[in-house]
Amino acid sequence: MDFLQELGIRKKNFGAATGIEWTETTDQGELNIVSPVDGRHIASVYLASKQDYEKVVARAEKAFGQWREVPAPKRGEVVRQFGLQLRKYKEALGSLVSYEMGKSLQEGRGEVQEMIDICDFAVGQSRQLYGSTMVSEREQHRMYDQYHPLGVVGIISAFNFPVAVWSWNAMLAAVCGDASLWKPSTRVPLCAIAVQNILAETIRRNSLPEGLFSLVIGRGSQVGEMMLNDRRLPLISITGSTEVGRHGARQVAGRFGRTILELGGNNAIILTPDADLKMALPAIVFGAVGTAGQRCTSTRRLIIHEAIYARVRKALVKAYGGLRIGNPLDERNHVGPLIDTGAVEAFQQALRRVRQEGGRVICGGEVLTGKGYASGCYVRPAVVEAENHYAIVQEETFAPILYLIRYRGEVDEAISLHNDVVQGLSSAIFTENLREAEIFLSAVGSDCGIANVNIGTSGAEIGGAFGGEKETGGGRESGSDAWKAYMRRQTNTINYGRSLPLAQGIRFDI
Ligand SMILES: NC(=O)c1ccc[n+]([C@@H]2O[C@H](COP(=O)([O-])OP(=O)(O)OC[C@H]3O[C@@H](n4cnc5c(N)ncnc54)[C@H](O)[C@@H]3O)[C@@H](O)[C@H]2O)c1
Repeated sequence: MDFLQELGIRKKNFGAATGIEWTETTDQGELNIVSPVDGRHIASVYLASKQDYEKVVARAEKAFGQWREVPAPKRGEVVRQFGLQLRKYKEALGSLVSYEMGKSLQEGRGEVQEMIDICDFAVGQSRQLYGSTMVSEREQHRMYDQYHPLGVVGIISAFNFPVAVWSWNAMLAAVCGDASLWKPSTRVPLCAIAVQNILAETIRRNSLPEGLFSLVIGRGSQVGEMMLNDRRLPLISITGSTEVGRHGARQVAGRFGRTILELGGNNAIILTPDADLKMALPAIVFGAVGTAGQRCTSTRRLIIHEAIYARVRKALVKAYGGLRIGNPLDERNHVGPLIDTGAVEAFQQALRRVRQEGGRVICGGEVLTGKGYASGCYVRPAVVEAENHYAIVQEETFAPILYLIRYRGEVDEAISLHNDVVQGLSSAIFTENLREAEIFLSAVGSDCGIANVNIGTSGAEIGGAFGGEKETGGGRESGSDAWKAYMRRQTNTINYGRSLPLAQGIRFDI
């Protein structure tokens, strides 16, 4: 495991950093990080204390005070250099993502590539923090809006994207003039420590203030709660389950803070009779089994027209039969492990529930044992015939279960099944029929934040705004104008005349 050394991961690691400096608390207990790949202990991490948290936030506030005055293109230059560092460590960090979280090495590398891409994007953005100029109704007045840095941004991230989600937030926050404070998932803290170590060289070379990029490793119920209730953090970006997001949104709203919520999905692909099945099949299988079904954009429901149902079902069973399940660092394997044995239990429980509701598991569903599966986290992805209204189908089970759902009439019927869930993240239709595609994308079509034609649900480019509607939370991150969430908007009106006309023509003579 040379990559551990290359990334500065020790046997025991401290859990809080303000940049280059780490706090050395050891009395709060430690997290023992075990790889889902082989069940081996990788390293441990000391949990941060309340005092550590206080120290980090105080440094972050101070750093923000300095950083907001640095011209945005110069802030972009720092992000550019960090992107170069990431390129150097892509292979090592991609391997750690794969080993600590369990996704395939390809996807681990892909995640680091996503970090590099958002750095490049943020560099460009640093010269484009535009406001608008409006015409004033009053003579000799000028009106415009501008965007100012916001403060210290709290980033709470999920286990399944241990590094990319932080960069989507932190790199945009940095060019916007904000400091950031990251609480990663306690299931994948080593990836966060590695990122902090990679950052160190850029921090050193540019003499950046301590506190600009901070890390606090602790439980959601402790460090997470402190962040939610901390008025010094004007924005909290939460990526995680709808349950955590619902709670977080309430807490932060209670102090009139802002949130970006990136929560659970229940994503579907519609296959109409006009679908090109050669294209659709790999998109469906990758979407359903990639990252072992643990992406927020994983394909969970397949809504198939009855005219092609039997053909699709048969092709899927065949494709699933050929899936290679095993060590994700071996590039020949398609599917790695689930994150832990709790996730395996949730997978089995979901299959029990769907059977009770009348569903039929047509392939997969087993927990794998024996050589190569010692961690107990490997399962065979399942395909299940089900109906959309089943309670279990309405939920997000974070595991590789694909529900096949049949529709009979026009595309409207498929869309109404598609939208009939509480989540609204990613969606797709496969069709060669222009009418069907346009209806799917129209105001009466998909109600999700992401809607694709002839592309699966899983995997997005950083250039677009990423996020979803309904119980997915409504947040947007990454590309397009998502940067605006990290800044405060101010409307300015300047009177360059010699009189004081009031708006709406109101007269007030003294
Ligand atoms: N929409 C998206 O962009 C997106 C992306 C990735 C993952 N997700 C979702 O994340 C979930 C899987 O990730 P997970 O199992 O790590 O999610 P989770 O909700 O268990 O944890 C997410 C984060 O919240 C923290 N947390 C837990 N309790 C908290 C509290 N009381 N206060 C503050 N923070 C708290 C956790 O420590 C972790 O860092 C899935 O539902 C998935 O769909 C969504």
